[in-house]
Parts: sequence; C-alpha cells; structure tokens
Amino acid sequence: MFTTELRVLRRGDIFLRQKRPGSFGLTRSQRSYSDHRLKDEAGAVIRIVGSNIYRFGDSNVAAPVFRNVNWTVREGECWAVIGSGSHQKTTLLQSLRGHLRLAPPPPPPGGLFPFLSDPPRDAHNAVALVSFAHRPQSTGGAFYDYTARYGAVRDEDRITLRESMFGEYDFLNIRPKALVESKTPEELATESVKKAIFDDLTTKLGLVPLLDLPLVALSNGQTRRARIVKALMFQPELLLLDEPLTGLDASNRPTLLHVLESLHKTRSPRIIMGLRKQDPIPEWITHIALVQQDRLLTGKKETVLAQHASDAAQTEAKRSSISQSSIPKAGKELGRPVAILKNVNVTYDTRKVLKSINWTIREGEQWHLQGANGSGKTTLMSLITGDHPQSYTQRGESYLELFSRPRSKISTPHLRSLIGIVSPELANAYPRRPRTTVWEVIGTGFDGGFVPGGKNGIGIGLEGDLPDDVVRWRVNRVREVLSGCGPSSWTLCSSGYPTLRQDTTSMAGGQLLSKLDEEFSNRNFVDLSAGEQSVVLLMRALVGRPQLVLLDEVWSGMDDSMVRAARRYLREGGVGPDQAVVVISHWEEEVPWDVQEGLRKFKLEEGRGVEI
Ligand SMILES: Nc1ncnc2c1ncn2[C@@H]1O[C@H](COP(=O)(O)OP(=O)(O)OP(=O)(O)O)[C@@H](O)[C@H]1O
Repeated sequence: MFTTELRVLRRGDIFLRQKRPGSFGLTRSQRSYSDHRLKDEAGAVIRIVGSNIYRFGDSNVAAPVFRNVNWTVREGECWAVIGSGSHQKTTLLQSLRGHLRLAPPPPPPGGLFPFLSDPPRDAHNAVALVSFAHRPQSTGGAFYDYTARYGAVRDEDRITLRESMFGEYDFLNIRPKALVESKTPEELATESVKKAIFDDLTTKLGLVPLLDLPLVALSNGQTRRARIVKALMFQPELLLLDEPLTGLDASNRPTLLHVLESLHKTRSPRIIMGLRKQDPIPEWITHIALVQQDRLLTGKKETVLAQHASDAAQTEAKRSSISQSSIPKAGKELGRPVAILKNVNVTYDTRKVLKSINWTIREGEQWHLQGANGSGKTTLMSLITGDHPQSYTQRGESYLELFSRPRSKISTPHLRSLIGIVSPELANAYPRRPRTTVWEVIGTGFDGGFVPGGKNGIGIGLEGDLPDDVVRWRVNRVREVLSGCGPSSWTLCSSGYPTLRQDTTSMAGGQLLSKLDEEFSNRNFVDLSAGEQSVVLLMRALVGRPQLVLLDEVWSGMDDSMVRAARRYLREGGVGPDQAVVVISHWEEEVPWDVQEGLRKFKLEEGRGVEI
C-alpha cells in the first residue's frame, strides 16, 4: 500500500497527497516535511532528516555528537565520508551500525535504511563496517607479544590465511569454531558462493601467493586487504569501509579502488568509504559527506569541495599570518652511526624477505623508509630494534651494528631504552590497564618497557635506581612532551590562532604545564579516544630523547589538530640534532620533513634496499 501511494506521490499528484491517511490534521510545515520524506524515501539507501546523534546513555539535552544531520544517500550515488578529524568520521560511520542514538530516529517504515524495508531485512546482518582508522579501545591489561611473527611460528599461530577465511576460525582471532559434521544444502550453497567471492577477490587483490602463509606472517597492508575480502564473503548489502587506503602502498591503492568501484556499481555490495582529508578522492565518487566537528555537510562532490575549499582558504589565511617558520636544522656534519647494516638478510624457510641490505643511519639524519606492502619495512625495523631473532644471526659477510656495538653485544632491554618507537603493532599490543594514567604511559618510554614503574611514574632505570638529577630531568621531560603535543597544543593548532597558555600551573625550577595538559596527564589511558592514545604513544617514544626514533604510521587515528601539533613539535625541537629519525609511511606528505631540509629516502624493492 505504501509503494502504491508513493508511486502516486512521485507523479506529483497534490490532491492525492493531501488525501493521504495520516496527513490530515498536520500543520503545513509538518505536511511538507512528511511529503518531502516520502519523496526522499524512494530509492534511498540511507535517510536521516534533521536528527541529532547522541552517544547511548546521553539524554537529548546533552551536547550531541552531531547536530541536525540531513543526509540522504540514493541508489546509484557513490558516497565518501570525509573527516577533518579521523575520530568524528569514524563515529558517523559507527552511528550507521547502531553504535550511537539518532533523535528523532528516522521513522518507519523506511527507517534509517529504506532500501532494507521491502522485504524487511535486518540491518544488523545487511550493513557491515570494516574500520582501519582506529585501534581497539581496549586490548586488556596484558601485553601480547607482537614480535612472535618474526620467530618460529607457534602452533596456535599456524592457521593460514586460506583457513582463516572459511569460518572455522574467527578471522585474526584464531579461535576454532565448533566443527560442523554435515552441512545442509543451503549451507553448501552459501559456501560455494563464498568460495567464488574468495577466488575472485584474492586473485584481484594479489593475495593468492600468500594464502598458505600463517596469518601472523602477513604484513600490515596484506592483512588489511584480507580483512576486506573476508567482510565481502559475508555478502553484506551495504559495506562501510573506514580508511581502506590507510596502510596500502601506492600500487595497491588503485587496484583496491577499482575493485570497490565495480562492486558498488553492481550493488554487490553498495560501498561507502570513509576517507581522511588528505586521501585522494576517487574519480567515481559522486557525493561527499564532510564531517566538520559536530556538523555534516552533504551533497554533490564538486559543491561540497568548493564550499570546503573556501572555508579552508579563510582558515589558512589566518594561520599563515601568525605561523612561525620552522627552526632550521643544525649543520650537516656526519653524526655518529646509530645503526650499520652490511649485507643483512632475512629468510623464512626458502622465502627471502631481505637480501643484502646495506644502510647506515646516523645521528641528526631523517630518513623516509619506503616500499610496497610486504616489501620488508617492518621486518627491517625489527632487526634494528633487536626484536627479530635473525638480528643475532648476521654473520660472515653479514653484519649488524647498533649504537656502535655488534647486535649480539647489546642487550634487548638496553636497546629499548635507546630507541623510541611508534608502530601499529606496538599500539595494538600496548596494555590497556584500567588505572594506568597518561603520565605513566609516557613515563614507560624512558626504559622502553610497558609496565609503569617508579614512584613518580617515570620508570626506575635499567639499574633500578635513579639519581635525583635524573629524576628531575625525567619529570621535566614528561612535562615538555605534554606541553609540546598535549591538548593545549591541539587548541593552538585547531583555531589557527595561538591561544595564550593561561591557567598555567607553576612548577618551581621546571617546565610549566597548563591545567589542560595537567588534567590530561591524570586521565586513564584506556579511556582516551584512539587518536589521543596515538598522541600519548608518540610522546612515549620521544620522552627519553632516544638516539633513534622510529615512526611507523605515526598519525594513525589522530585528528587534524593533533597531527598539526605533533608535526610542529617534531620539526621545532621535538627531535634534536643528536637524534636520528626513520619515518615509515606510504604517503610522502605524511613525513614531517622534506628533501630540501635534508630528508633522505631508503627504498625496499623485491627484498633489496637502495637510497633513492
Ligand atoms: N614467518 C614468516 N614466514 C614467511 N613469510 C613471512 C613471515 N613473516 C613475514 N613474512 C613475509 O615477509 C614480508 C615482509 O613483511 P613486512 O611486515 O616486513 O612488510 P612491510 O613492508 O612492513 O609491509 P606493510 O607495508 O604492509 O606494512 C611479507 O611478505 C610477509 O608475508
């Protein structure tokens, strides 16, 4: 009945529209809203009209996460959700999965997803979200050993990528499900469809050579492509992909986008992508939902981009009038070597991942380590951090020297105190204990461990006893990184204007800490947003002024203002001329320095490494 009525309405028959049951007794504006709704509902995939979006548990008088959202996605349109902050964009996508509350809720019969109403289907099964934007909020209190993949594969990690795809195991959780002895014809039919999707997509996304590798051996980018295939095998009708390009190398990005485009065009499934502001927008995207704090700007791509460009130009004009030029780097004499690699190799059975790598990293140098997904960047870093067992086995022609000593002559705990590291693996593995504060997490960076220690939360040193001047230096350093990258610096960077750091807590003889940063330092790490956690882990890497800083996907999950603040801090003294930095990223523009400032590039290709 509804459809018939709708058809009539779409022909624009005003008389019939006014006669529609339920519209009698409505005011003119209610009637026009109601008519507008019915028009919009036809062919709508998503429809939100004038709703606020709240966290569950918040009342309607609390500040909504998003205000007055008007967003209709129609069949055939290709949408990207773009966020100036990573967090807000992800929250919007999560609200489509029911993680947040819409008030007023989109009314039945169409509801939030009109396309699922005839015949009625459960949005829970039909709409899937795969997110690469954020790290898990909590991985529990224990540290899990992310370096396990570098050694001999343990029995429980033996499950291969192929096995993980077919439901006997939870993907990336590696728990065998109850074994089913006999299958019904429906189950068999579903399986054969899954198998066809699997064959098709693993071929298109270049995963076939990896199918029989243990899941834990896959690189970051390989794992991400595999997660997308797994989600598609469940045949959702709408797939929300948050930051599918993050962590993918330049050659895999167009391949994935091409696959997504053809899937979307045949609605198998419809796809909505979440993108970061700096990601290129694929040509086939026709519409954009731009998340700007608590507002959503939606419309045709060109219109939204034009509006955004004019807003951004105004902000940039304000910012450039007050910005300082970055502090030039110290002179370029050769610093002391922190790592010397000569003919270094890594092999798994017959698989040679690194072949004869020659590379020297010195104090005062900034390097961009490049290479396609699976080219061995993480493996190379794990040799330098000493986490890889093969860091000990470089003999004869092969040689690995770290901080002027052969690898075998320097203990792993000592290495951890000399290297500050941020990486997706470490971020996932870092324990989220219920009552560990931000200050304590930063303080673990001095000794490179994961368990807070010492009465000031600044560690106890490798000898277990810190002299008073070292205690003072460490406390001061925690305050310095908090002031450099903490919330007061985000405010500074989001408005475009420097805000006076009022409310400063006075600390006799030491670094001053604003109230905002002080409060932040007392918060529980586990309660922070994913972006805030990333910032804290960056501070942890920098706090001890280690000789070597390794920054692998360092901006993951951070909002724009956090990225700007952290970049500025890194460029303006956060790392000094006595420190070496290696940045791993698939995006040139993510590296805080450029070649004019002395940045050098080292590229891995087919196992070999060259300076480019
Ligand atoms: N235990 C293992 N057995 C076999 N191959 C392995 C093992 N561990 C890692 N590999 C392979 O080593 C290669 C290098 O992996 P690595 O994680 O270093 O790549 P990456 O350059 O960091 O990739 P990404 O850009 O995706 O993060 C990958 O092809 C991976 O599958």
